[in-house]
Amino acid sequence: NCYFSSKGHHKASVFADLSPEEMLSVQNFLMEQENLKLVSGRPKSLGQNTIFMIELHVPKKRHALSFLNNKGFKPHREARAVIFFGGESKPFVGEYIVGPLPYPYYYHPYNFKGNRTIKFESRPMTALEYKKVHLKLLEITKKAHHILKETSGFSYDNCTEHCLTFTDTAPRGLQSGERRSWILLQRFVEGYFLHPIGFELLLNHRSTNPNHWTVEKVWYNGQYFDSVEELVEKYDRNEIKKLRLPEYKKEDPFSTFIPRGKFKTTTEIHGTKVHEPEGKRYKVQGNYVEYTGWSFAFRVRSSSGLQLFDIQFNNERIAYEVSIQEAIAFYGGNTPAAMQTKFIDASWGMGTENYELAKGIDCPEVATYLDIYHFYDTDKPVRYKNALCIFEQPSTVPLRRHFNSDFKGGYNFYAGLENHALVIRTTSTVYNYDYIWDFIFYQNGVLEAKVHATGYIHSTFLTPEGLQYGNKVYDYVLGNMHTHLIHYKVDLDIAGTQNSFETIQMKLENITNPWSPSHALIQPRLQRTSHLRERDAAFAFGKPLPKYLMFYNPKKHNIWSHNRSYRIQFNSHGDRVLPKDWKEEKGISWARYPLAVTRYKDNEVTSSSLYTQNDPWEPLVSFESFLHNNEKIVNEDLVAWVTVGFLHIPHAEDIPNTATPGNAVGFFLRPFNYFDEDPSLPSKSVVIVRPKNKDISKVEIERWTPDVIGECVSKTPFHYNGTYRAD
Ligand SMILES: Cn1cnc(CC=O)c1
Ligand SMILES: [Ca+2]
Ligand SMILES: [Ca+2]
Ligand SMILES: [Cu+2]
Repeated sequence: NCYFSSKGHHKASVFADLSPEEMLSVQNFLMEQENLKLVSGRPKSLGQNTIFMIELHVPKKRHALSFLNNKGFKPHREARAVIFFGGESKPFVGEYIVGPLPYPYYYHPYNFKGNRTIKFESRPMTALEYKKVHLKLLEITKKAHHILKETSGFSYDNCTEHCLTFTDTAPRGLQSGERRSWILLQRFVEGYFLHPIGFELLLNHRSTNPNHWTVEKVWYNGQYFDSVEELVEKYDRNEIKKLRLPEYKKEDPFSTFIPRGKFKTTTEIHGTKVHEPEGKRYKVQGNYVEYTGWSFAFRVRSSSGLQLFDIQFNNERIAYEVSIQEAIAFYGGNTPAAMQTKFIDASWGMGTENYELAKGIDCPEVATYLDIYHFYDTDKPVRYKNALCIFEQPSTVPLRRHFNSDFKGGYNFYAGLENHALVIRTTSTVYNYDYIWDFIFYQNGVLEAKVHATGYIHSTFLTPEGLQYGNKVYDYVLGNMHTHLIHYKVDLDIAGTQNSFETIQMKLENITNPWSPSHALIQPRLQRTSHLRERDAAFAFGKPLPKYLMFYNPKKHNIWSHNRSYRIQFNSHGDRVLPKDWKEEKGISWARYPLAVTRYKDNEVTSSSLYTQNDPWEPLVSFESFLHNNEKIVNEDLVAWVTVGFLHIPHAEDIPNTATPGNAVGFFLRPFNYFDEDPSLPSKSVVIVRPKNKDISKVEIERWTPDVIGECVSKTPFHYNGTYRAD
């Protein structure tokens, strides 16, 4: 009873991101609302009312489910719009629900829990604000031109070839309502993230009028000053430690990808490739995907990125939603910018930073590449070309195999099944870092969520004390230690929405050996623990997390009378980043728990928000509040909130980039008595070989795919054009 329309899948379309046309119709509708006093076109001033973001507002779960389950109408299509009211006497941010699409006629405020207003200071940065910061830095650095030039050979103002650039850090202050950022200067060369020059400043940019912005502190070569003027005076009077960085040599490629050195065995031909000898074995229809037993819908949120919905295996829903919620990197260091850096990336538009994927490098050549549209810090929808890819990958290790020896130099049979899996992938380049986001669907009902970290490390100027916070990775450059944590929402619906949660551990029992009572016997036995309330199922970092974390339907059983269950299995070495309730920690209270299980709530949609980075102290969305009522979680609609991550102590091999091997974390959702047997059994890729008539020189091959496989990968040369703004 589902059908495909030309644009996609009828059911999955409730989760489809807004089309550019829909974004424009929301924009036009809002522009017509005189009371919003919106400026048209790109804003010129921070003191104007502007639309910052327009994206899909996902319908409430019960409405979507009743439509998906053929019990109700298709919910209205609605948009969520974020408006910066910079033009008001007390500026603020407003969020609105606009609908119905494609021809909206209503809008109403979107209320966060507690009807909190959104502080203007907590808003994400925009291109306009960065432009104003740049202009301010020109003004500021003009006064210190000679210091910058003598220090680095580069300058910020009045430069042509030898220019400086900057990285701003966050949070922007020490308490709610502030907007003052530590900014560090770097030589603007390829890989500038690795070129700090030992100059940092604290810019207060809270006012909507940049003329009121002030420099509150300057840090130069390990010394603090209250103003640029103080630095200049003391520098000119030779009262401070001056820094003379070695001259920048263009030929020194350390921060670039240019190959150097030699392998023992090196060749200049292509490596192994993914190839589809007989075509694709998966189906993509709009935002709907089918592969083996699997089907799901997807979208990409502008804040946090990939979101999967209605994940089914053999037409049974396993999860309503599996999605990325947040990614953070909290740093330690000795310079003020380093010690201030606690990046919370959804506020940096992590979901929009999915730039063009390179065929054959970021995804296989044969992958399906899809465009994504975002309306984020713009005045028109922006197309992110080839920003999402879907492909089937061979894992090169069998899904299962057995060689059945006859222990006489021969065999009774050999059988094996290739392990193919479907991958849906986007990337987020959040300034220096590149995250590669994968959801991987295996044929045996296992779903893996995985993130690889790569890209440039966030480095700062090396001071002697700096080595307590990382490693020297180049002359004057410290790779600062930090912890990456990623948060996922996993709304499993195991055989329906009424689920319970238990953990299973191994306990050693010491019993009398029944067949030799004079002996004791120690063996493992199962220890099951039911977790009845949210607090019992919030596992804090620092305590061992039980190995078997089971979500099950207490009323549904497999053929062997076991509860139909799915298990979450971690692949993570994440740990706590700050003490509980410590200032910024309030903004990331989800990061207290590798796993927390809550009862589903319509108003607990996300664990973070666009506003966490710039106001982590009084966060608009506080995950901890989801647990406050400590609800019963027995036979209820449950949501698992999963935190994975790793401690990153940068080292020489992070130059030029952090490499993906060893830097991947995530989790598996694995069936556990959910099926009656391995659900990959329908796969026709299995091969069984038997000796023919017991004659070991002859074989009988039983297979269900063609005997001969085709050839070739691609005949077109590599092409790429990372431009994504047409203007
Ligand atoms: C500037 N910035 C914000 N987030 C990042 C990546 C993570 O460290 C960089
Ligand atoms: Ca609750
Ligand atoms: Ca659920
Ligand atoms: Cu890192």
